[in-house]
Amino acid sequence: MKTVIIATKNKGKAKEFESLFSAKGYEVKTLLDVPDAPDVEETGTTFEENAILKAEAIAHQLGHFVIADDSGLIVDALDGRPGVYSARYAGESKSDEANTKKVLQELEGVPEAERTARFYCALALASPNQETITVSGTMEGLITEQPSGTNGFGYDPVFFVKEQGKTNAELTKEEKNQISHRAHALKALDEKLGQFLKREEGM
Ligand SMILES: O=P(O)(O)OP(=O)(O)OP(=O)(O)OC[C@H]1O[C@@H](n2cnc3c(O)ncnc32)[C@H](O)[C@@H]1O
Ligand SMILES: [Mg+2]
Repeated sequence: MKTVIIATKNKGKAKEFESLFSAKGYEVKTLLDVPDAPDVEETGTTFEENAILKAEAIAHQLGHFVIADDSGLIVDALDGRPGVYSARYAGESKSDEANTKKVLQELEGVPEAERTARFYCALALASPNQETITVSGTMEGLITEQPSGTNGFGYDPVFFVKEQGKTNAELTKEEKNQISHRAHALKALDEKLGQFLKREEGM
């Protein structure tokens, strides 16, 4: 089976990539399988910049092509926060619960119509041999007043998807993987990935 390396240490992302890529006949490895993988500092001001930083650092370290994901939640009533700070919004402990709680607190008293938000995912495909490629995907929703559901990760329990009438954490993995920002980004990467791998094999 072909293997693709995803430069992430996030278990929730890893699970989603495993199921998204198994549908394409790829096995996924992540940095959770690489004990000495460095923590790449996410110093960029955009999701794309951070995805590139992570992908290029790990591709260089492993001497192999990799995909990195930088993603987050953009809340309109919070001027786009937590944005690129989504993972560490409530501090460096990177607690999903604390981050979610902080967003709910900041939105206290904000009416439903103004609780619009979107998830954004930038993917970077990098190799020691080729120019880095980036793509992105989004998913629209509303921030609920309380968490609901136990599937998924991060802000999923407070992210309500109108079309499904459920939060992301109430969707099955399969359902979320049809409509998520990550799935849309991966779709955009699809055509480019084939070309990239062909060039990679020729090198
Ligand atoms: O950098 P890596 O190692 O990939 O892992 P990370 O958790 O630090 O990932 P990011 O820097 O991209 O931060 C993204 C944060 O945005 C949130 N997030 C991203 N995608 C999400 C999703 O599908 N559902 C819920 N929350 C999501 C979640 O809290 C993540 O920690
Ligand atoms: Mg991160």
